[in-house]
Amino acid sequence: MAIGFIKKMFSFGKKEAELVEEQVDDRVVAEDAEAVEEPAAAPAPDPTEEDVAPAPVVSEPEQNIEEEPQAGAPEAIIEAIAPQAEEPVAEAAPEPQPEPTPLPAPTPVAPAAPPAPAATKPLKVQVSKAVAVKQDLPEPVAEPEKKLSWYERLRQGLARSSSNLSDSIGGIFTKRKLDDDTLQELEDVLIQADLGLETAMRVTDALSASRYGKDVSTDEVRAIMGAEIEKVLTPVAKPLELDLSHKPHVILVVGVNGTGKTTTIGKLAAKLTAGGLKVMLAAGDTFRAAAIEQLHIWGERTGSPVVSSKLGADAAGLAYDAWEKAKEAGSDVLIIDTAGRLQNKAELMDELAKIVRVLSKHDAEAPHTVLQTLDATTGQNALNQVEIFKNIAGVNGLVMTKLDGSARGGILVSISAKHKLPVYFIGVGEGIDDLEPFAAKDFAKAIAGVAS
Ligand SMILES: Nc1nc2c(ncn2[C@@H]2O[C@H](COP(=O)(O)OP(=O)(O)OP(=O)(O)O)[C@@H](O)[C@H]2O)c(=O)[nH]1
Repeated sequence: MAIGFIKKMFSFGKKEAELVEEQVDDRVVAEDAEAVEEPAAAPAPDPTEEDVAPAPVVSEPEQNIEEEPQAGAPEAIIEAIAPQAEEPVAEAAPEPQPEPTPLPAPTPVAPAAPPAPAATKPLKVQVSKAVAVKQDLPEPVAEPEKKLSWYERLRQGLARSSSNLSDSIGGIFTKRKLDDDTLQELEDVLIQADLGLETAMRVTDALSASRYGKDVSTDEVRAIMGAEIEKVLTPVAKPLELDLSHKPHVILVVGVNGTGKTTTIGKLAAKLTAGGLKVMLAAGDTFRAAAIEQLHIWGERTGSPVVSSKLGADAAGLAYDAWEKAKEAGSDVLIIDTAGRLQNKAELMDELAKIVRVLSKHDAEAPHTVLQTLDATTGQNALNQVEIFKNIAGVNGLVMTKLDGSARGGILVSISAKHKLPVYFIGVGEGIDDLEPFAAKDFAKAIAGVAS
């Protein structure tokens, strides 16, 4: 269906999200067990005719997820993309529209966007950047020490790798002109920094084109490196778009153990609920009790009901049932957590493929978004992780986490050059707000150690 889109901004309640976070921080996990539990109506038939999963339960958070965003809250993290006024959905799609997919009511703030007719509810939303807290909001009380901005954390996280890189580059060019030997040494250094052969050659080619036979300073090399890295990353720095004509839009989150899947789900759910979407979470990591508990805590913090089952239950069966629960509840988005698995464990990867297969029985295009989390402290192994998860689970977007730590990060450049998968977000901390849209220029500068 060829539909042009216009963008419409919605305000959201970050302040509200902070309040929720405070309430929940005081809560202990045990209280989670007291959450209202709605037993499954009947055990769902196992779609794959394999092990029958115990009936999952939906734990409703205590918080009302449809609360109005508070006035004076910072502006949108969600852009709704509605069909263009001059091309209404009704004309573009002659068949009767089943359920429209309204975004629950945050305040539209984009003056440029003409109001969409009632029949043209947003079909896509873009999950983008949270803007800074407005000036007139009171200063947060009792904040012990000033939290670094996400960009400062990113730079700090990548500081060690970028300064190692600078030292190596400095070592090559001290009192030497740019010639074939220095170019080869530079290429080796860039490859060791995980940037990959393709990008390393881009840098050396660009440098050689303008400086061959001349003296070169480390700053010049860093500037060219930053510019070339940015060129590789710009095509993959895309905002996450959710197609809400699928209700629920299913997001499956996959990756190696400990790469930040559950935490990223929590942060993403916070963005979506704050933007007015109805989100349901599914605890598809049925291996670890702690993972199920952790997801329940994120459910409470973000006002999202959580579908979970017994430890050891069949994860594909749970995903299948969770889709039904989300459908019944009218959720806009269902986010499914999965157990961490090493990409070389065939049996576990088969289980992931089964989750994908089973979801497609409900909706041929589900899961619509398959996000893979990558730990920024990982080196070359991450290339292989993406290769295999992409083949088996159909990964169509990446999130790089832990960029606030002692990150390497260079591998994301290699992955982008090779796989060209969109990179939607970066994780820069463990907090609910520490998920930032991926910005190619900022990342390139931080890796190259170019002053901002
Ligand atoms: N510093 C930092 N820590 C993070 C970030 N994202 C996740 N973590 C931490 O990394 C650890 C693992 O995160 P999880 O979300 O449990 O990872 P997971 O992939 O769900 O783990 P498994 O279920 O064991 O596979 C936790 O301690 C998180 O708080 C991040 O962006 N920055």
